[in-house]
Amino acid sequence: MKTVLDVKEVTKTYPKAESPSLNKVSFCMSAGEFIGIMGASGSGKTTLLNVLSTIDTPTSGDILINGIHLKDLNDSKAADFRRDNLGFIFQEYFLLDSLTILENISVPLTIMKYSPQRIESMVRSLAERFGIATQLDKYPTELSGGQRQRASAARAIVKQPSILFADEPTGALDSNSATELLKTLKEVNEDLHTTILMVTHDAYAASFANRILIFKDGCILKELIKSDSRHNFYESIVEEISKLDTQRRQQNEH
Ligand SMILES: Nc1ncnc2c1ncn2[C@@H]1O[C@H](COP(=O)(O)OP(=O)(O)OP(=O)(O)O)[C@@H](O)[C@H]1O
Repeated sequence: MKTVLDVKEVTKTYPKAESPSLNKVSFCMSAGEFIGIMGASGSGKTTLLNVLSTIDTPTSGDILINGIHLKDLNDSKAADFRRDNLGFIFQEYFLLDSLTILENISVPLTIMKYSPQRIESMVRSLAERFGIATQLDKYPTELSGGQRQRASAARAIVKQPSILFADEPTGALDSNSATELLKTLKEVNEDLHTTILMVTHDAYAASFANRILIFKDGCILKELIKSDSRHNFYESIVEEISKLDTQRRQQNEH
């Protein structure tokens, strides 16, 4: 399988910080993988996402996406690279309220100068998959939070990014909407081979991934690989996270 992301000994130390927020982190991601990034608050998840997505630069180490060294990109090239290769879903939806849902999802393809017919057919087919096909002529404020988040995910996926970065995508959703979104992300991962890297605190959300990297103090503490059912994977994630919580509590008591 083709390597999409290659992270080599990446360290990030913020100015004036006493210790690094990422400490020699290395891992690879193959095309079509779905990785979950977990870890307690302050373990370095956001810092990792920022350096992987060219929003920030590491202090040392190398990051390659599709063989391209991110350190070779200046600010303007990095912006073009993000636009052309990366997709983002955040806890907030960031839809444009003055555009319809169809227009919102179309934005990346309009920028890429696709023909209107092609744009409409790509958007409609993805909207179908995300269960928002009947909402395309509405404005974001007319949709529920779950529908807005699905529209936001469709907008990120429609341009077929090399990697989709999802930062707590279910954080603001009720449990039904979260499940709907996660199921669709999994489907997109399996059917369209979208490569997904998702940061989450939630073991249930993480169980939709195939591999979990658990961070502690800026390092990868543990890797969990899904071997059978999602339910069993969920149980092992919960077990691992509880173990870490217990250790942390014990350390704090001493
Ligand atoms: N801009 C910054 N300047 C200095 N220190 C920072 C900055 N951003 C993060 N840190 C520090 O880096 C460490 C890792 O932070 P980071 O936000 O990456 O963790 P996180 O795992 O995403 O936490 P959370 O789950 O709370 O979002 C923390 O100790 C944090 O205080």
